[in-house]
Amino acid sequence: MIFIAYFAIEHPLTHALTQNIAKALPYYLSGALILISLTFNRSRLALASVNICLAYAVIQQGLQAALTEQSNLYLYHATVILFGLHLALIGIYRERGSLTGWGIIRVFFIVSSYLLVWWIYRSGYADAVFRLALEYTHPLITDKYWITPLWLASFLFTGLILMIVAIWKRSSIEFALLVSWLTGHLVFYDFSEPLISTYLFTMLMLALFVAFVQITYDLAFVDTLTELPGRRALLEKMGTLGNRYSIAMLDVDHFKKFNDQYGHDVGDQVLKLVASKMQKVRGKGTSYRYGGEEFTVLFPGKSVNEVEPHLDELRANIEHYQMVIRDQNRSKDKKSGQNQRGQNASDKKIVQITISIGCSERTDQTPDPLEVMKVADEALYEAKGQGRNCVVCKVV
Ligand SMILES: Nc1nc2c(ncn2[C@@H]2O[C@H](COP(=O)(O)OP(=O)(O)OP(=O)(O)O)[C@@H](O)[C@H]2O)c(=O)[nH]1
Repeated sequence: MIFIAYFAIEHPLTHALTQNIAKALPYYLSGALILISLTFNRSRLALASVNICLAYAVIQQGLQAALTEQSNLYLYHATVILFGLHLALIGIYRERGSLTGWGIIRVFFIVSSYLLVWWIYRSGYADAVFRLALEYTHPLITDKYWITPLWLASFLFTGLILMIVAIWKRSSIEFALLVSWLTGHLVFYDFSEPLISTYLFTMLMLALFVAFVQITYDLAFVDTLTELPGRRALLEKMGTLGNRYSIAMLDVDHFKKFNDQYGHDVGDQVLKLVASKMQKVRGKGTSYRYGGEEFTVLFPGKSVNEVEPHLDELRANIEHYQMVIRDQNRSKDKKSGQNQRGQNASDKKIVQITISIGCSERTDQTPDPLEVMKVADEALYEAKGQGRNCVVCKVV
């Protein structure tokens, strides 16, 4: 295999062919990603792919020449700016599904900006345009004279936007955009290396593919409200448990009453709070949202005696947490809301939530995880019967 690979890559007969295939790879990957992104309504990934593909095309068609000429330096700087700027804008955009008017306008915007830059380059106006920015294009690094204040400003500005967006939104697409931005600038930084754009743009497209897979996984397995893995992930994990494990079922007490009194939005906040506490449960437990206001914790390799203290600690943490909620009657208008706050400090209300927990472990009588879960559910029912806000363990 190694011999065949070596022959294919290095032999003079096939060398040119493999190089041509390698050079075309980012185009193929980009086309494939645009297609699957549109199929799965991931418009931002499709936009990123269009941007990257166009930047790569400009590099391949126009920037395989010495950067000593002003027209080439114009094309180089314009591409760096467009590449970073479009990625930053895609980071800021909200996901709105593909093939909508919004998506078509954005694609048009990206394509036309590259076409304009290319037209200026080909029509002979490039030198004149470049001279307008002469003040900002003196070299910052001696042997890399294409690295200029304009380059640096574009790099820092777009990078800052993408970093803020990545920290704020914390999802795989923002992370992939950041990786793309960094990889792309590596190409623009080390421009003298042969084939660097081909290798790094291929890597960059693969990073977007990884993001696509992650997004698809999250859609199928992660609950959007609480960000805990959902029931599908739970059932999958239950299939991999060994011969020793415990399962706990949790339910928020009087949640219907809570919803009726404070509204569905506050109810959602409660579920998020419970989920965030559950994520910190000790004893190596993994938490899942089972559905509605019910949650599950799996403890692989643990007996109920081992996990009970951790579950009770979780129950107590939630009981003692004082959740502050805004008075629903307070004006939504910010200014008048602030005035009201000044007059009446009690526009916030502190509420406390409790949960009940039922827990069971695998035994010879209950060898199947679904049976263990059923017993844990019975234990939860008993906990409700005992007045709620407690942990009941049951082993059969
Ligand atoms: N806000 C919000 N409410 C939900 C969600 N899913 C389920 N619920 C509500 O959860 C409530 C569940 O109520 P019940 O099953 O009657 O139980 P309960 O009021 O918690 O009472 P006990 O379990 O007996 O303590 C219902 O009012 C559902 O509408 C959700 O995602 N968000």
